[in-house]
Amino acid sequence: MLSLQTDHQISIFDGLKVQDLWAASKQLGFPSALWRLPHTNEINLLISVREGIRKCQPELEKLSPGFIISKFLWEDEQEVLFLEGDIILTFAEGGLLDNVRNNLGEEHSEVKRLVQLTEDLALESVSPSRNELYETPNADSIDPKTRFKRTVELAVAAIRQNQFKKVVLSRTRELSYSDDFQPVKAFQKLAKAYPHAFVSLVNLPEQKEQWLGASPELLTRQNSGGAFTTMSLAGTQSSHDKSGHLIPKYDIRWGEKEIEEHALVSRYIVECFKKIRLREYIETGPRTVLAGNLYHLRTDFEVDTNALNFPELGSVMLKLLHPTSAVCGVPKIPSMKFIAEIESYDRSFYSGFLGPAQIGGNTSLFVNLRTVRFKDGLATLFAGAGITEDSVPEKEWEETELKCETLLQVIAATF
Ligand SMILES: C=C(O[C@@H]1C=C(C(=O)O)C=C[C@H]1O)C(=O)O
Repeated sequence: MLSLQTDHQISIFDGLKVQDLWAASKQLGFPSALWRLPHTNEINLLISVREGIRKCQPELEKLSPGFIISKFLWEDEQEVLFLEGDIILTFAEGGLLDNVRNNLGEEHSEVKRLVQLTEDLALESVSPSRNELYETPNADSIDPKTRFKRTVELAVAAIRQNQFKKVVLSRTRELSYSDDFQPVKAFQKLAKAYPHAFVSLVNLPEQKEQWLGASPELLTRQNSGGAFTTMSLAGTQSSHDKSGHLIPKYDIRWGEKEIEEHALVSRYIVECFKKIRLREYIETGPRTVLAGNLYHLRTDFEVDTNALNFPELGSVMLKLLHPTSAVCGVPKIPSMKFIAEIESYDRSFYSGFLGPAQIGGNTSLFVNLRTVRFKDGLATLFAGAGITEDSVPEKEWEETELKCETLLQVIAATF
């Protein structure tokens, strides 16, 4: 449960639907974010009633309530995008408005404009749209599978030459969508299908992009009770057998490659704690966890920041952790350089981080994985896989296919 700051009184937002509010915010050019935290039913909608998005240092404990989103390429002293939480609405399961935090007041002209447009759009949206995605022809001279497998071969060769131990290589898959495609509907389907994931939709008007995702990976969480949490998530296999049945967790066996790949990420996190001489963490795992159509190996790390009198641990660890070796590699610098040279596109917000900051005293940032960017009629899915010395290119390709399927299985279906 989210801790709520205000009791719900009668408000001008009563009766408004998430999809109409989303459409109105988008039309007005207001940055906005919609999210559902893992293992909760509440849907949160944040609307920044202003043009443009603030940039800030992620000094998490000093922030006002808002939503953070950062690109993969983010270094220590750089700023991240911060969507100011002017209006934060919480909806219970079934879409009923549960809580309103409106910093601007109901008389604010932009708030009134937002509500008016939402009501107008609600009257217009009578015919349910068909949410469909279509394959686009491959414009490249070389097919994506051959290209990706080639990059894996090059990575394995670089590892054998001791350039680095592990690198996470990614690829994109592009689909087109029609004008009436509603990412909010896709968000709602994802939220239902993946209770364990952080499901989010972010509208970035300046970039003219919307990012939808169902991330299984927490980067940092600091809650109002002082608990800091992070996790190592690496090692992947399909959760379903060839006939489409869910394989029970106790039947899952992990190979040496996955165990080593996972251990590299856990070791990386422990090294980050060591850098700040922090020994008082509790490590649990590795365990097998379900993430949609996949199983992963996961180890959790927890620290009581109150006991250590270390309230800024979340900010300190964010800078040390990102990008973890679950999305970049070991060691960080040469693997990052390899990614920049070999991947033929900009990762942008994929494998960056995002999440609500200082809402009810809690900040939860997730790695932006299992994600799709909607821009100019093109839906771009991003998926990566950890490459080690023992990687088999065909298997790594299949892993990225399965990762794309996590979203496609749910959102590509006709409504
Ligand atoms: C890179 C991705 O996922 C990451 C890589 C994993 C792996 O290599 O086994 C598993 C989980 C994530 O940490 C992705 O989903 O794109």
